[in-house]
Amino acid sequence: MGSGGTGKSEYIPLFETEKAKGRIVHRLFATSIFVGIILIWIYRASHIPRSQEDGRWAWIGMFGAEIWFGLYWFITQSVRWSLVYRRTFTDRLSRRFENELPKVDIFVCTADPAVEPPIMVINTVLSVMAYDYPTEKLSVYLSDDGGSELTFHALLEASYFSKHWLPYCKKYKVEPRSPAAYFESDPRILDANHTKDFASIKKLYEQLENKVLLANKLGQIPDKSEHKGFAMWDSSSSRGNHDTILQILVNGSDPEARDVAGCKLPTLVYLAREKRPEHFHNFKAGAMNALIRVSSEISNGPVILNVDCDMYSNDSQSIRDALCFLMDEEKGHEFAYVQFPQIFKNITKNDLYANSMTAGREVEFHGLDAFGGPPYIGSGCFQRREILSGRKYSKCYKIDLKTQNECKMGNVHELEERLKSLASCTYEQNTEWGHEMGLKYGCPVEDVITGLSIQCQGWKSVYPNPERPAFLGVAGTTLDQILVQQKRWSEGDLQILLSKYSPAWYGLGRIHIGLTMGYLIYCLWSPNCVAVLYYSIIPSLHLLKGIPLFPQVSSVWFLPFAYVIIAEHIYSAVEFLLSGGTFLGWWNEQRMWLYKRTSSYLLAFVDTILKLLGFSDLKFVISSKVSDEDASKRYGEEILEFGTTSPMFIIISTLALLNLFCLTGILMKLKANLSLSFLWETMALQILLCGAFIVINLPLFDALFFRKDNGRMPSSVTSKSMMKIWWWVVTVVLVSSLGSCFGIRFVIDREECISHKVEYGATVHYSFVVIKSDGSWHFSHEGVDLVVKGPTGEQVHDFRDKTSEKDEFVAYHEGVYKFCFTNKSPYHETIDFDVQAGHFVFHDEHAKDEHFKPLFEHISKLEEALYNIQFEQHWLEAQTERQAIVNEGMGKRVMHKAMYESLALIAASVLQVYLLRRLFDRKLGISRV
Ligand SMILES: O=c1ccn([C@@H]2O[C@H](COP(=O)(O)OP(=O)(O)O[C@H]3O[C@H](CO)[C@@H](O)[C@H](O)[C@H]3O)[C@@H](O)[C@H]2O)c(=O)[nH]1
Ligand SMILES: [Mn+2]
Repeated sequence: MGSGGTGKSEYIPLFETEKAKGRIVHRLFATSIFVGIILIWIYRASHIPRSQEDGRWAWIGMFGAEIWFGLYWFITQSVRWSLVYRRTFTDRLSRRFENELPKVDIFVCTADPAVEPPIMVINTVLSVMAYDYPTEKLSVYLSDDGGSELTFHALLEASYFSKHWLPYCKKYKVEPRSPAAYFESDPRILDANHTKDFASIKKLYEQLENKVLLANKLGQIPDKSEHKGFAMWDSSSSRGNHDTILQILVNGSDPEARDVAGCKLPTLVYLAREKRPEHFHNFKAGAMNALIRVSSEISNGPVILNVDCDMYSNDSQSIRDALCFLMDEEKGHEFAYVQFPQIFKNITKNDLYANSMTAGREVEFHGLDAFGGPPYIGSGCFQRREILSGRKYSKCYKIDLKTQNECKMGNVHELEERLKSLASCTYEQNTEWGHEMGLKYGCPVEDVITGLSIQCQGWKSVYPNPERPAFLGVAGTTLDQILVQQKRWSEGDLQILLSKYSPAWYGLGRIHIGLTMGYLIYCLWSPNCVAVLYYSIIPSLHLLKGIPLFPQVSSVWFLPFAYVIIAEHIYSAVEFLLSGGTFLGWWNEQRMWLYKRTSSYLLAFVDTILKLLGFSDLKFVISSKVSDEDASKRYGEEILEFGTTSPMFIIISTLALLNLFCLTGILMKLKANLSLSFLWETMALQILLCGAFIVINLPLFDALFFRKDNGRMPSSVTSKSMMKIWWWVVTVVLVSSLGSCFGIRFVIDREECISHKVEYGATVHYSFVVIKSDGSWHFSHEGVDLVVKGPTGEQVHDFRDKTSEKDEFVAYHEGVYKFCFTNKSPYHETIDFDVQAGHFVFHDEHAKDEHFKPLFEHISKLEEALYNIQFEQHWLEAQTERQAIVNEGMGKRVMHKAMYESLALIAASVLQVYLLRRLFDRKLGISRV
């Protein structure tokens, strides 16, 4: 390829596209997984338990979940089918178009000075003002939905500072051009002159920073002479109730607007659109649309860059990179927008909260790019103004970016007054804004739905992912922030699926089928919760009940399960590592995968349904970009941050505890009447699933029981989760296990002794009921005698002439206790006897680590409650039976038996409630450490 001429015949592209290699191997692998999935489905369909068998419905549910997982896996293959990578040639761009470069308008959005500190906002603004681009063609607009004078003040100060900062950046080719990030980066100093300039610019920045931080701290501004808009505020004005404030801080067309080196400054505009309580403002979409209109009258750049206030420009060449796509003569006119990845600066080594969305950034978006381009994800996106404003696609129409449109600004003050109406609350009434024009309204992910609608018109988009990140943002640093953000996204994406622009039907035929599937991955995020919740609850509960839901280890059907599970996990780990992650990072991502799906997605799913029914409004919780010192320290140490009471935490804790409970439950049974090899053979996958659940939740258990810092799980969450478990246990496990007897039943002639080995300190519960007398219709009313003796022969209890009794004692000696029954009647009697001991006492006092004690205490309390309940149930049942037999004699057996049984059931349930209530009352005290 030569350089030079621009003639059609020797067209030299401004960018090149490279296809990923090795896709054939991947496709073969994917096919093998698919075969595995089909086999799993076949197994499920052909092994459904018959209607009398245990676990039939659970099985059918498993089948449903696996159909979902399989289909979902299938759509995720679309974005892995073929990947493309883009490379730009900015040198060619300069050679060809340096004098015809289009104007670029940059929109920065902010919404709340408390969670988006003004100092961060102006660093972003300064970084984009300092792009390596002709300044007279650059305009920067700050939309302040927070209507904050602090933000305004900071911006004004930044505009003064920019007169020094911009020439400094250009002189020393500084990167990055956000001053805060630059000074933090320990910059390289070139020579003595640079040392001097560096010192003075650093001092200036520190002064700026001090001023802004001080104003923030005091909540007021020393000098308000330039604050025209805010000067109009009266006592009724507030951030949610004020007139449009539009102020052109730097007027690029003013010959006087120059930096200290004499170069022109980019235009800088502050806009706080009108806000009134009675008018819904449509969040960021509303702000963007106001910006589109206002800017069209000021600079009207044909290219718009949108960044969030926390995403500073990390590469001064990015505009040129983007223009390489948009200005390419051959393919450029197809592209509506250029979306850079969202990369975050504050990610810890192992990316505790999976903020990087590594697979999405390094794989999926490249896959989408092969099918028509990535979605618009809000920040770091270069758009063509015409298309964003609603221009329809047509093959023959080419937007010529080179055409220069000159805007005469005239008197700035008059202009400001005239344009204010463009940002008023009522301007959009009876217009297509928010529908056919501008960003779409009514969806919490205004960006994605807007991008999709643009792609559905026939436009493409493109995804450059340069080595040096083009933008760097601030990711959430607490679990709550992330889960709330994920809820907004998954809710928004699900709404897209149900909207007019649904990729599933509207998109069909309009966009590539691969792109449709790609969008579906995100649109179906939230419905995922159903299958994942099912998988994290049902198999574990059935493990506890002893009902297998997977094939036995020795069965051939075990193989497809093992293959799919192992291969997919290895695949995702390898993909993650190849995308630059660490192994621990992958592990953290698995945890987040679970937490998002079981909490954020669930709430999003429920909220969407409520919204469909008209019960819920559109919300937008702005992600906080700040956190307190303590919490940031823990974030740096990669310690999960809870600290707040959130319904999401209750859900994830409940699930974790439930699994812990199920696994310990089955292991306890192991001692009693179950062999390990048998358990493993029949329930290996359930054990592994439950075990994996526990292992991945270890940090959560730590936060629930052991941690003492402020980031631990609040005790109210702990106790609420316990209450949830209680509910599960009562309704699912116990009710279903009603009727299973633990005691023994024997017929006694004269005397009968039962021995039971008891450990020191154990509480022994025992009970007996004389069920019936042998042979005749005679029914003994005298009962039997019971003497309980300890290992040394001492008498513990002595009962005479009882038909039923229930008692307990604490074993002060270790050894064999004897329960001796004496029957004085001439008839044989059937006795139902039950004894429970030592199940819930952890003797291991030398389990030194005091951290484990509370956990064991919790488990053993829970267990104790369980056994108590089972014990009580047994007793009640035996009583019922006795009554039934008494009644038999009266000939009303059937009716009465039924009646007594239901009474016993109710009594048992009441008892359960009582016992567990008591248990948790005690627990509340314990967990408040
Ligand atoms: O009423 C509002 C609410 C938010 N914003 C701005 O919107 C941006 C995004 O808000 P943020 O809370 O940071 O949300 P994120 O989830 O981090 O943002 C991602 O997801 C959003 C959609 O949910 C997109 O709008 C963003 O561009 C995208 O980066 C920020 O600059 C806000 O200042 C407004 O201008 N007005
Ligand atoms: Mn953000």
